[in-house]
Amino acid sequence: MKLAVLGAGAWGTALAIRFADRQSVTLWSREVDQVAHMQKDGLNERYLPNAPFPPQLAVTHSLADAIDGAGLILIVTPMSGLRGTLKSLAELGNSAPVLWACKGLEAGTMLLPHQVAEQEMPAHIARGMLSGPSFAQEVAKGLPAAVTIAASDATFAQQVVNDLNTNILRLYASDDIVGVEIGAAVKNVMAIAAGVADGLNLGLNARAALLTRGLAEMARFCVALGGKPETMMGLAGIGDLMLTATGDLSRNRRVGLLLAQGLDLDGVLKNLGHVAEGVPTAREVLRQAQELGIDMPITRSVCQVLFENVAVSDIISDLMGRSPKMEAAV
Ligand SMILES: NC(=O)C1=CN([C@@H]2O[C@H](COP(=O)(O)OP(=O)(O)OC[C@H]3O[C@@H](n4cnc5c(N)ncnc54)[C@H](O)[C@@H]3O)[C@@H](O)[C@H]2O)C=CC1
Ligand SMILES: O=C(CO)COP(=O)(O)O
Repeated sequence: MKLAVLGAGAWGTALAIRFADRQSVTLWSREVDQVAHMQKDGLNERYLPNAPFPPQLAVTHSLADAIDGAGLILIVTPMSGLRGTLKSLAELGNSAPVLWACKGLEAGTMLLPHQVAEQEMPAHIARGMLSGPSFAQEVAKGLPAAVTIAASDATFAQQVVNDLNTNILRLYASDDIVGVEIGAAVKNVMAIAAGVADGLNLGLNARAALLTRGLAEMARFCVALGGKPETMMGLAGIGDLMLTATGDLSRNRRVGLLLAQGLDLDGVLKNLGHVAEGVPTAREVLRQAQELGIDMPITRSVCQVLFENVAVSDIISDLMGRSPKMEAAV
């Protein structure tokens, strides 16, 4: 089966390299110069240096060429590019199944990726999400990882698993697309919070407490939006939360670490050079939580630091100073 990977950032490039172990893969980027460099160098110097392309990996700037004959399309743009990419696929008359790996809620609409897809894709095309604990650099190196393929149509999810599973990248199927997308989106907000806590040297106890209560926020949000609470116990929930909040390869965690050093948000984002989905997603999660009447104190604190110039030290005393209550995991 030919696979088209749309979006040549760190993650799209890593997935294209990995899946080329077993399939013929075409990697698409909207950036003409970047495509020329990748074709000349045989690697993606800008977004994923030190990861040479295998021979089965082609690179193109033409979306039509990328999807021509593809049995499966994988969208790996940032969340901000998902709608536009789906529109372009519809304009080209695409009928191949689509998976996305974008982690977040759409800025301005609060929509999850599958809700954006409902608006932009013909109803008959199979679709789902790939998510879970997976740093691009490690996957590109061929280190072992496990991720989830989620689709409302469990048969489609299982089919993708059968087609793409390898001994290096192990795939699990799930029918809880809402839960998987919420885990993917909210864990990035929690990773920013963990970066702040670690940047302030609050200690390992504080980080464990923060992540446990962060997981409770993720579960509460998930249940309120119709997802399954047990999904938060899986790869796309606690698995990705653990990785992103504690692993120094995470861009979202780095946002928190840099904020704790006193950089403002603009400075932080310039310093990263990659997307940090937790930043726009934090605002959308908080807005949605307020509409649903759900208490998400850690998300609220992250928003205050990101968008309201509240000092990082103040949010810690705010969080610790709330009235005591019964511990609830959801
Ligand atoms: N890097 C990682 O380890 C992982 C990333 N992800 C998710 O994958 C998505 C992409 O992340 P990365 O590749 O790491 O980002 P990145 O910051 O490394 O690269 C972003 C890429 O997307 C392209 N892009 C930006 N806007 C676009 C648009 N509107 N249309 C088409 N292309 C566009 C940029 O040109 C660039 O090539 C994010 O949602 C991220 O949360 C998920 C799992 C792992
Ligand atoms: O989603 C990721 C790992 O699963 C990558 O996280 P960052 O975007 O924070 O680097």
